[in-house]
Amino acid sequence: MLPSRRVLNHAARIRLPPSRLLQRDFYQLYSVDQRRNGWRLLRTYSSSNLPPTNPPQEKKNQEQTSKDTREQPTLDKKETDRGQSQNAKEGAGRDESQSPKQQETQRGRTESQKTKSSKSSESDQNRTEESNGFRIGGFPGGAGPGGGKRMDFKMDLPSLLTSAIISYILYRAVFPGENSREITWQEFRTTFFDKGLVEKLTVVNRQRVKVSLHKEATSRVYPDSNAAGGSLVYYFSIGSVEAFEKRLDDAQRELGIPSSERIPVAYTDEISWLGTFLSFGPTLFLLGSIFWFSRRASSGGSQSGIFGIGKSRAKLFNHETDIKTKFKDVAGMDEAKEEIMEFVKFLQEPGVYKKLGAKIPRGAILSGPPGTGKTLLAKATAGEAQVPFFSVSGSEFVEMFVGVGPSRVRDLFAKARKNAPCIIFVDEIDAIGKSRAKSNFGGGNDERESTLNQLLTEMDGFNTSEQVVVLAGTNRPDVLDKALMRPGRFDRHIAIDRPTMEGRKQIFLVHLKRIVTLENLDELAGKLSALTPGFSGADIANCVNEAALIAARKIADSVALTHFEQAIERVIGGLEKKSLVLSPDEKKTVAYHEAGHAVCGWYMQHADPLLKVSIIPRGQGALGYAQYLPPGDSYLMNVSQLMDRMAMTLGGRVSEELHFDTVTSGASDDFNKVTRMATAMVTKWGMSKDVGYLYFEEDPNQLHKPFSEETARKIDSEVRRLVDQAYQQCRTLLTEKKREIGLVAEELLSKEVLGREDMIRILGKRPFEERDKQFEKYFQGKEVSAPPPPATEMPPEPEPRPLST
Ligand SMILES: Nc1ncnc2c1ncn2[C@@H]1O[C@H](COP(=O)(O)OP(=O)(O)OP(=O)(O)O)[C@@H](O)[C@H]1O
Repeated sequence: MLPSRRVLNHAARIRLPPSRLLQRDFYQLYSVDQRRNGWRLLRTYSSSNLPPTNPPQEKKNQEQTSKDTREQPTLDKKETDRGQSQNAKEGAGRDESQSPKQQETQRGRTESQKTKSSKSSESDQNRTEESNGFRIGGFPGGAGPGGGKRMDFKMDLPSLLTSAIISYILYRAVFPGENSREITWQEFRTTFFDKGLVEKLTVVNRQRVKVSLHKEATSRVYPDSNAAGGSLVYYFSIGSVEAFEKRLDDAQRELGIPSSERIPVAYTDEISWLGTFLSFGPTLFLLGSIFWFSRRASSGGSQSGIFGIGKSRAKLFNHETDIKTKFKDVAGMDEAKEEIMEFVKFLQEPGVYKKLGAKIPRGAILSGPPGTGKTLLAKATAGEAQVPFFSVSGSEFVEMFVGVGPSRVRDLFAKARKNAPCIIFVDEIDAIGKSRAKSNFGGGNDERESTLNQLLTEMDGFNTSEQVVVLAGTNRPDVLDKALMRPGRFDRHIAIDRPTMEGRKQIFLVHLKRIVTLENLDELAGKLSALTPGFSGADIANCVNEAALIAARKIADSVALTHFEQAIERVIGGLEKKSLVLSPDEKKTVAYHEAGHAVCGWYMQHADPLLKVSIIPRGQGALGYAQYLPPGDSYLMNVSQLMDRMAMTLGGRVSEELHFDTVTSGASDDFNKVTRMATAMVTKWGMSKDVGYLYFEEDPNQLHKPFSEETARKIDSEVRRLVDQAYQQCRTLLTEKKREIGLVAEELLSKEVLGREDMIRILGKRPFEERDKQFEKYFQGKEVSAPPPPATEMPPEPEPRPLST
């Protein structure tokens, strides 16, 4: 490769043959060299910031050069121009960012004989730099020295290789080989054929003819051309082979070439590798995509992807790094902790048990409503015992492929044995552990059953020396297969209920420690626990976090009680719907409806007294809500309480009847609740003399009712009687207190929200002693807002609990 000055001089020195064609050929040759050279110069310049020198040229050559330069990519042109202008300044304009020493070195390099080697070493250096960080670009952008930003692109090796290959393919597609040149038949004749330089012709793919030249003769005639060296191949296109042969024959005859010396013609078929590659393109693309997707899927975890389908999806938590949960983080379930402590001791000191010949329980089922801390307790057990913890959900065993479930169970236990001592926690075990007797109507799920069987087998398969404890969580212990619960498998059944008031306080304390608040923690936790009956641990965690978010939104320095109150309202009632604007008439109806509930609650001895009533729409479709003083943790309800509660629930509709000419659809949810309560009283709680002390299960899948037609009629009439009785009770009270309803409703219309203090101001103190002493303790005489009850507008209906089991 030659530096530009030498190429240009060289081009200027050659004696051009008379033929115009040849001139163009050489210009073309020169042009190619120049293009190459320009590229090299660009690299040289960009690597050393040394502009190329512009040699003196003949006018013709100058024209040609400028033409070639126009053909070059813009960047090359810019660089060449810049090189010229900089050269005119005799090096004064060399990049100022370069140190004098570097400039000196560069100058020396350009002028010395070692130009080539120094450039290659420079480009080596460049390459090394690129391969280290793959820095691409970095050209000075502006015209002035150093006048531009350097752009650094980081690329990894595969991307670089791919882009290099694609660029090369595209380049070759656009320039099908810089060492081949297409000529016309006339050019072929005048330049080569008539001069006797043609050695052989090869017809390629019946479309074009490749010209092979006599090297020696060509170099004699064209001493400075690349064509003689064989590095440049000429070819011309033909219409048809027959026409070409005839033309060639005619030409040879014309020149008087004897038939024995005629130019040999060969025929070949060449396959274009680009065409071949492109024809395989779609297939390669498809295979590549499959490979890539499979790699991507499996990169999410070694068990994913099509080949890992039978592998367990259990997540392994390392006790040293991942499990930070300890028993102190689990509040309000002391009995459950005590039960599970035994497993911790077994994992820590198995010898104590073995010495006495005691068999260690294999596992425990933790059952309870959602969010009560079953997973947390299992994690804390692993954290206390300092052992690895495998966590998996029951549903992860179930796949659409047969045999996957059992295979995953096997894999999970195999892994657990390798990591023993450890704990396996299967959440939502009912997904696989459902009773086989109750399997689906019309067939059942064989896959689920075989998964369960495998689980039973694996649990049986432990020997006493294997310290693998299996804990399982479920919200539905009643549907579990009996085989799971037998001794030797899940020997222990630990029920975790929603926390009591004291439990809630402890849980609040655990979570309050994580946020910034200036309140007295103990008192705050007490107040919040009084306001949140029925909350699970997860609800409490959510509520504390929500309060912190509200405080942050208000740019407060610390989380205050009001933030907690808003958070509780939000957790239970949902977001305030500020966008929902009611018409004045609708608003009035809602106000009188809610006032009806409120007055009932205030004057009925066994109903829950009102705490807050609002006509701001909230949550899903509730136009207003009334919130009652939580009755604390009540587990039993008597008939009077139930009747008062039903009457209070009907208070909204009765108030509408008393104050308006017509009634609205707003009470349908109240009727739903009243009907459910009355039905439960009759069919489950033995509170109807006519139906008697019977219990009828409500099962929507049951095709036949478990009672006779006559009993059905009795149930209907008893339910109706109870509801009518509640209605009468409510109507009597509200007719008497019609004025009070008006007062509350009007105040509500003007203020939108009324608190307990407002109610005391309007109606006077409630004529009964408050049932909830705990609440009184925390909120004596103070106005507070407390959570609205869920969508039911009432505290959650307590589950009927047997007095003894
Ligand atoms: N007793 C508790 N003490 C402290 N935090 C608790 C307690 N119970 C629940 N939480 C909080 O609630 C979150 C959710 O609890 P967890 O996932 O253990 O509930 P779960 O009973 O397993 O629920 P699910 O049945 O829906 O799986 C916990 O991460 C924790 O922040």
